[in-house]
Amino acid sequence: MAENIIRVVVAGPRGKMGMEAVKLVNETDHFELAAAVDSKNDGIQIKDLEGMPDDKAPVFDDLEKCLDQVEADVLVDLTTPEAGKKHLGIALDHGVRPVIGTTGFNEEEIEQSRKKAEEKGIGAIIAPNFAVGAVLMMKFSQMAAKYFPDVEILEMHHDNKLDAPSGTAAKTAALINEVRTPKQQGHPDEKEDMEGARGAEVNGLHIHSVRLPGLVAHQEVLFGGAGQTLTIRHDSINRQSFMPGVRLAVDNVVRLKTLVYGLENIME
Ligand SMILES: NC(=O)C1=CN([C@@H]2O[C@H](COP(=O)(O)OP(=O)(O)OC[C@H]3O[C@@H](n4cnc5c(N)ncnc54)[C@H](OP(=O)(O)O)[C@@H]3O)[C@@H](O)[C@H]2O)C=CC1
Ligand SMILES: O=C(O)C1=N[C@H](C(=O)O)C[C@H](O)C1
Repeated sequence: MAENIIRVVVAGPRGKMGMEAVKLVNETDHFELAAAVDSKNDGIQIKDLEGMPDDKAPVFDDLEKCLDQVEADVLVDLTTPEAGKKHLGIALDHGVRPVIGTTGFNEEEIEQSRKKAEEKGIGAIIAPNFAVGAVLMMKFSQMAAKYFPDVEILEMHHDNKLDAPSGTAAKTAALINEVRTPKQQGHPDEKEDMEGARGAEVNGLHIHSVRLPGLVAHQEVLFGGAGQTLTIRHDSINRQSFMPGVRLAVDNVVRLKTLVYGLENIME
């Protein structure tokens, strides 16, 4: 790695998150945009894409091709669940540290990639949510679940989202289930008169997904106890909310030697 400068490849630069990430890299003194990977453009420069900063970094239509030609330290992936999974493997194979914001990974995929990162001796971060407030919401929910084992998760997103439930909801459920006394939520004899009415289920914990125009990224974790309820809620009202977390992840992934799942593991 060039001393102090972190060379970053951004995959998905025309997307809502990718655009912000390109700006972040461009505006951060010790980051350098090594290249971008965009499925629809090849052989141009980043400045040729609409709304992009005046930066000469090359654009490739394929990550493998990009990493064969460009020296890079970190890949920031903000694409689709399908492309993100592929890109995670390609980056690790090339010894480039992945920071994956793309959601939709299951436990087995995360474990396999952790093994690969450790074999390569490099860091990798999968962050279901880069917003610091969302990470706190997840941690607070984990704290509350020790005292309130009755809990359901309601996640609400814009209607262009491809995966459900959200990565944040899946991660919240995993954190809660680390401490919660196992419990099947709801009445033991309950039945759905309409399929899906009770949402998805992870170890008895239910997750409900809402998709509507006008929303960005929102989650409520609802706890119930005798005579009281507790609601822990986080709202991202724009994509800038995620950028301090992206910066933190890029700065940290270069010192790691394993895969870290969740920003809470690198926040002080
Ligand atoms: N971890 C976090 O904090 C956050 C994560 N996300 C996640 O990030 C991802 C992107 O979100 P968002 O920006 O809203 O989505 P968008 O749909 O706005 O952007 C996705 C971009 O990825 C591009 N893309 C798709 N396939 C490839 C590929 N193979 N190579 C390069 N680019 C590709 C798309 O271009 P085209 O379709 O033209 O190919 C598109 O420009 C999602 O998985 C979302 O869940 C979102 C917000 C926060
Ligand atoms: O697709 C999105 O927009 C988001 N995806 C992530 C998720 O699935 O949790 C993070 C955030 O909620 C926005």
